[in-house]
Amino acid sequence: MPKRKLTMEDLTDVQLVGLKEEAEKQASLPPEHVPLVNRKDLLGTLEATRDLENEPNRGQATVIVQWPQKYSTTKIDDLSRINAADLMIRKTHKGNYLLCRTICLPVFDGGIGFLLGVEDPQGNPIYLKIFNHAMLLEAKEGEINAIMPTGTVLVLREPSYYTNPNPEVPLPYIMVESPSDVIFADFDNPILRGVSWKSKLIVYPRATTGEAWKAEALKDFKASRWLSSAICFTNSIKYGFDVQVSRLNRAEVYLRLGWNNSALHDAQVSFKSGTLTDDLKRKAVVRMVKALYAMGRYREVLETASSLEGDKLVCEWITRANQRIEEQNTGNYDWLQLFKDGKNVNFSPDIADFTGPIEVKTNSNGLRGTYVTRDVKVGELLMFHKPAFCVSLADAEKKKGDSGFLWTSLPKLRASNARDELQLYCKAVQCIWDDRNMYNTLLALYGGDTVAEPKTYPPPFIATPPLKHPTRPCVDIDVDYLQGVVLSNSFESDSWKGLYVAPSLLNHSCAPTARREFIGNAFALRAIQDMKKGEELTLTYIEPHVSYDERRFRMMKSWRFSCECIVCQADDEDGYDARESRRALRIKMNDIGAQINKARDAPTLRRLAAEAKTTIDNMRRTYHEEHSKKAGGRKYELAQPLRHLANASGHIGRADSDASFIRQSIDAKMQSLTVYGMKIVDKSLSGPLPSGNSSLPVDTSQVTNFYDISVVTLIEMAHSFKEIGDKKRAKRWFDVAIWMENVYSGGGIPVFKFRRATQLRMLSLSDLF
Ligand SMILES: C[S@@+](CC[C@H](N)C(=O)[O-])C[C@H]1O[C@@H](n2cnc3c(N)ncnc32)[C@H](O)[C@@H]1O
Repeated sequence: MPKRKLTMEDLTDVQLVGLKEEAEKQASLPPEHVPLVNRKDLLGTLEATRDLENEPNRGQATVIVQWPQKYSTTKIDDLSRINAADLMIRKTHKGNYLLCRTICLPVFDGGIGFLLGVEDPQGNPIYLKIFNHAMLLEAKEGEINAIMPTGTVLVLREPSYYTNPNPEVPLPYIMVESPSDVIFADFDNPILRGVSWKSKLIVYPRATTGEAWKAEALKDFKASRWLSSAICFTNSIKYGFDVQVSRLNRAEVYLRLGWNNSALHDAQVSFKSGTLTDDLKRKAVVRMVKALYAMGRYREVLETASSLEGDKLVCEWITRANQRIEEQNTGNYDWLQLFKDGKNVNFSPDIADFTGPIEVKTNSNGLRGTYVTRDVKVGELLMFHKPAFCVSLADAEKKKGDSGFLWTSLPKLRASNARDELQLYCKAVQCIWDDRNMYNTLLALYGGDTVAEPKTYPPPFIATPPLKHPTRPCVDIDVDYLQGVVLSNSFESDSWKGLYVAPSLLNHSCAPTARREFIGNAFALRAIQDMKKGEELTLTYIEPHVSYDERRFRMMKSWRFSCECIVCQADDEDGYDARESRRALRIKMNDIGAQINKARDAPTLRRLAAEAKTTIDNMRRTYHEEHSKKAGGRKYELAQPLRHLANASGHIGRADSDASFIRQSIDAKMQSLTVYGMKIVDKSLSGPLPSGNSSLPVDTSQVTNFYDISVVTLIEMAHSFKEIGDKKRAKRWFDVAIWMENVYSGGGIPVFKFRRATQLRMLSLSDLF
């Protein structure tokens, strides 16, 4: 950790610096024409890469995201056609499109792209790389060949042409970075009028009747190849075969793809066509209901379902929609059941999103964040949200490609670690494909320091028309921004990584006012202190018990800002040298702690306890006098050492049956809670309890940000008091544990019993309820 102010060099992955220089050198050169690509060379290069596809241990694939990633916003009707001979390297061909068709099957590049040989109508070959096309990257094994067989006609909007600086792969190539820049041109696309193809390419024979397309669609559906199935149903509709049934089937495929808006539209159109049998009509209603439910439009679920009130399946949807409406209005959930189900790592709760009294505002320093709109009590639920999109980390691991894959973002000069981040980006694209509102919402989130400022949040609602074609997203996708949003805003739990819209507007503080908790993949946020109207809701982006310098480094590297919270300010004022000695003492304490865990005999434990005490005293001296006052008592780095000391004292007390050591152990634990920021009003360890005072011995207007360890410590304290026969204090501190668990989870004693079952059983504390 450098002592001086952090610079970009400190934060940069060394390997990227050279790449950046090379990219900048290329960008400074003027565009130029280069010889056309030779067809044999191109196909040879692709075949060689294809051969690598199945090779295990192909080595680490480092994918360089260019600077900046481009996307076109010009309508195809306003672009004019160019051919291979018009292409210039180092140029984005503004105002132009390139019409081409594939001359081979796509090759997966092991990372974020597909490599292709294409030709223009003159028969001139071009090397094409399609990057970031989430829908292709998400396609099932083999599906990609069905979507892009040889002869697939593509229109590339405002293509960019590059040369590869690597002399071993000298072929120039077009690189498409945004999926909205590739248009799959169907047989009926007006752009193909009057176009003839010079070369005699043997193209993959495709179905030529609606019936055959429908058969293909059903085959794909059975194999869970959703995108391919949707394309085939679209063709069956275009050929006029069994149109309403194909549409109804496509609605089901769209539901699987999460394209609920288009699913709803298809089901509605087919329902209203008047050509469906009663059975198919029922299917249409169920699909409409499913789409509305998935979009959170619960009242419309009730309206739509009312047409089939007697139907058992529809009744279930009515019950579910009513439950969701109740949750949305009240914030009441069955917490015990949720926590029980949450034990399953793949749990994705069926809940309605709840948003408490909060608003998004920009403060006087220009920092946008989330604020409470009325006074709020500690423990109040402020958000309970499903992810807008997420990936299960186990699934991300399983995805195809190299194990050592790195998704390297040159503009941001940081390497993402990154199969899960790439997967999440793919989900983002899938999610916005059919939903302009979600796209606008993502554009209103922070996208990092290398892209434009975010748009105003929340964006005004606009209705999205249904998809014109499954391969064509409803918006022009700004990939650079979208990737920035995914990198800057995603939250990760033990088993999920996801993007949550409202939680993305929460800023960081090492002394936060709120705490998040994942229940399955749902994000719950509760106040951890009483708050006045207008106060900011903050949470910790990283575990803040690490040293100030480490926190500062991590925040800078990942989020590019310096935290100025009360803890950071106080730590900063301690000075670098004091913090360095603290760090050294903490390392020493870790060693002492490890010895305490191993020690069996009382003399050794006494020696270690004395050493721990001295070391902790020395650590205390590294904090300046005003530190406690400034940081509300928070000295996070002392907490673990104090627990080590508590352990040593507890072992001695038990070995020697000496209650005074047990009390010392309780005292150290109280101190460990205090340095986490908890305010203890009755620190007494013996004697009569303060008279007439039945309230809890802590300030109940706040809890620490360290949920698990705090509740565990309180239960241990209750147990220790019980050990020395002080049943009253045992009960009192046990009640603090129950109160605190309830603040964090909202589930009262049942959730406390469920979540603490193991500890309660081991310590036999059931008599304290
Ligand atoms: C998830 S966003 C939080 C919301 C963001 N402020 C916005 O306007 O959308 C994360 C980014 O917010 C900014 N941020 C968060 N906490 C901050 C803090 N304590 N001080 C300064 N900037 C902060 C940083 O730019 C960080 O990369």
